[in-house]
This record gives sequence, structure tokens and C-alpha cells, in this order.
Amino acid sequence: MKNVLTIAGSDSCGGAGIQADLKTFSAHGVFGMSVITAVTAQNTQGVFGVQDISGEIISKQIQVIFEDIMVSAVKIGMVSQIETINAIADELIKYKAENIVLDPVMVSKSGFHLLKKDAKEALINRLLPLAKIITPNIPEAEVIANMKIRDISDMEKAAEIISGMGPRNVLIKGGHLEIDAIDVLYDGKNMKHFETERIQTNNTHGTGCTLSSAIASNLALGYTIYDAVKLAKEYITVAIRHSFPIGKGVGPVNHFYSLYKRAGVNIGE
Ligand SMILES: Nc1ncnc2c1ncn2[C@@H]1O[C@H](COP(=O)(O)OP(=O)(O)OP(=O)(O)O)[C@@H](O)[C@H]1O
Ligand SMILES: Cc1ncc(CO)c(N)n1
Repeated sequence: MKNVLTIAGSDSCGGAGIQADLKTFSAHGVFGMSVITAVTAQNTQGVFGVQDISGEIISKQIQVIFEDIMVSAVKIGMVSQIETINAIADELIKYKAENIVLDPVMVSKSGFHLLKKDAKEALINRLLPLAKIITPNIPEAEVIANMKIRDISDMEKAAEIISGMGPRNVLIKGGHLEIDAIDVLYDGKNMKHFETERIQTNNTHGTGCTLSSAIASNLALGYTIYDAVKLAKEYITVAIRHSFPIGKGVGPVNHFYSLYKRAGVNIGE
């Protein structure tokens, strides 16, 4: 069994954050572990409150896991504030953590700032260089690359700029463009596109968290970056296609579609 760690925020409604990550790990047959950076009071309609966890207890959580258990991959999601970022960077460097997937979460789909504005520099300076792959969506890539992204050619330019900031691979997710769902992967040499048709649904809560956790799982299982992204893209596409109309807002994706199908669970198809 491979052990995979998520360092991220809790989403009380279970569609994004730590909860999405652990579901994704389980769906991939890896053992999921979690370091919680913040607790959000969140549902499908928005984020209504946040309590950050102290840097001290974040460090402690990371330390006790690495002192005890072999960690094959680490996914980083919501990191809230500078204190959190420094604690994570210090510990991951100390333990020489490998296969770090950085999802640079900034603003939720509902528009809530999950990363404090003064923490962007710290995220870029301290966490980007540690990442095997960084997975920004379009608005996040615009902030990190400091440019406007309107089309695929802009995504490629931004990927090149971000690649120069330290991460070994950059995946810019195209979920926020109007066109098909095209993601751009740049490994420092080659540009690859992962393209699927846009699924017409409102239920895309947690897509980014799920994709990055699927990549981390696949890296832990020994896949190359290219295959890890390709398989993760296939997984998120199925999860979106069979997403759940739960709640009054943006519903969650279906992390266990294949399992439910095999078990004959009625998921309303
Ligand atoms: N409607 C859709 N149909 C098909 N694929 C989609 C759709 N929306 C997003 N995707 C895919 O889902 C993945 C996540 O992309 P997205 O841009 O939504 O991430 P995100 O904004 O970080 O998500 P979140 O912040 O909600 O976790 C990408 O592979 C993207 O192409
Ligand atoms: C806790 C948490 N992490 C990440 C996201 C993704 O936007 C979210 N909505 N909530």
C-alpha cells in the first residue's frame, strides 16, 4: 500500500479540500493521510467562515507523520496564510518529501479568498520550488505569471513563465475558459494538451482538489508525470460527468463512480 498525504483545508460539505482529497486517494487504492491547515464552514453555496490552524500544530502534524510513516506523495491545497506556508515548507524540506503536487488554491468557486492576499508571495517563493508539479487554474495562473490568460496560447505562455519559477512541471487547468476543458502541461521542454469536451453541469465543486489528489495518487503508484496527469484527467472527467446535484448551489463531483457502478448502487442514472 502506498501512503499519500494531503496538507489542505477542511470543507464541511465534503466536496472539496481534505474531504475530496481523502475520497480521491481511496478511489485510487492508496492510503490517505491528512494535515489540516484550516477549517472552513462551507456548503455548495459558498464559504461562510474560516478558522486557521496554528503553524505550530501544522508542523507537529507533519512531523509525526513523517517520523512514523513512509510518505510516497504529498498534495498541498489551501494554505491560508504566511505562517502556514512557512511551517509546511520548513517541514517538507526537513523530511525531503518527494512527489509534491501543489494546487495553489487562492479563491473558491464562490469567490471567497482562501489564501490571504499578503500570502501570495510566500506561496510563490517557498512552495513553488518544492513542487514536482503545480496545478493552477486560469485565475491562479494569471496571478502567479502576472499576465492575462484568454486562450490556449496564453496558457502556454503562462506555463513557461511559471516553469521558470521553480516547479519541475506546470499544469494549467482550463476549466475556467468557455471552450472545451483543455489542460496544458509543460515539463520545461515540451508542451502537452489534455483535452475533453466541456460537460454541461453546474456541479463542479472540488474539481481542482480532486484532480491534484488524483495526480498525487498516480505519482505514488509509480506513474510518470505524463501518465499521472492523463489518468487523473480521465478520472476527473468521469467524476464530473456523474456529479451529484446535492445542495442548492454548486454540487460535488462523484469520486466513486466506478465503485458504485460495480456495487450496483443506484446513483440516479
Ligand atoms: N465542465 C467541465 N467539463 C469537463 N471538464 C471540466 C469541466 N470543468 C472543469 N473541468 C476539468 O476539471 C479539472 C479542474 O479544473 P478547474 O479549472 O475547474 O479547477 P479549479 O478551478 O481549481 O477547481 P476548484 O477550485 O473548484 O477545486 C480540469 O481538468 C478541467 O479541465
Ligand atoms: C477547503 C477548500 N479547499 C479548496 C477549495 C477549492 O476551491 C475549497 N472550495 N475549499
